[in-house]
Amino acid sequence: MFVKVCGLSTPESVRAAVESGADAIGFVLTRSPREVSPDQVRDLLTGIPAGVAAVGVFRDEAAAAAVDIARAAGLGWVQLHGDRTPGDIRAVQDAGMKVIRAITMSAGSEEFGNLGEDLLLIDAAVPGSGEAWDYASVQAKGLESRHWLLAGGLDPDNVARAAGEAGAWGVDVSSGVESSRGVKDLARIRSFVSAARLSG
Ligand SMILES: O=C(O)c1ccccc1NCC(=O)[C@H](O)[C@H](O)COP(=O)(O)O
Repeated sequence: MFVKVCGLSTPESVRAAVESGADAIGFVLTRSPREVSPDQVRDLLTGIPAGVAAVGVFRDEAAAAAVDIARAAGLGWVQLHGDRTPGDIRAVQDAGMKVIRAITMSAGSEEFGNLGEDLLLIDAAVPGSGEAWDYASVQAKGLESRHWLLAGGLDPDNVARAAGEAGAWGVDVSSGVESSRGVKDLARIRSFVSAARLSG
């Protein structure tokens, strides 16, 4: 099970995620209570092993702008929320970065298609809201052969059941490992990664 912990903003939370075995860590570089600057991200990445995917999260920024900001932050991955085209995905990949394309469960069937992204993320209606949804309903979307992440309302107590119901390849969390909006809880980060790992 691939595990991503998102919305990190302190060295302690980055260390907790990496030391507990997260495959990917995410930094919100768009308007949000979790927003960090490219300079902050550069500092937070100091000493992070090369095998950990470091992801910049963007909502409606143009792909080219996301690439510029991610490059300034020293990131190798870009997560794009909002309406995206195959050209957007290619623009990021041509810049030497990998792409997570984020959609919501209510997206149209064409958005569930493969636009060339490295990973697809299927989220709640409002990203980063901690809102749960009917995870089993994604089984109808024909994603069995795809590399995709389940997100939205996951936490250490429900991640194993949710990933099983959805048949998820990987999981992503932010709100469920916080003590209050934007404040990560280190023990919950460790519990989440360990529960997700045990589930598959
Ligand atoms: O976290 C935010 O505030 C945010 C703002 C704008 C776009 C994306 C954002 N977050 C994305 C994520 O953190 C995850 O991909 C995912 O949505 C986490 O959801 P949850 O665990 O329900 O907080």
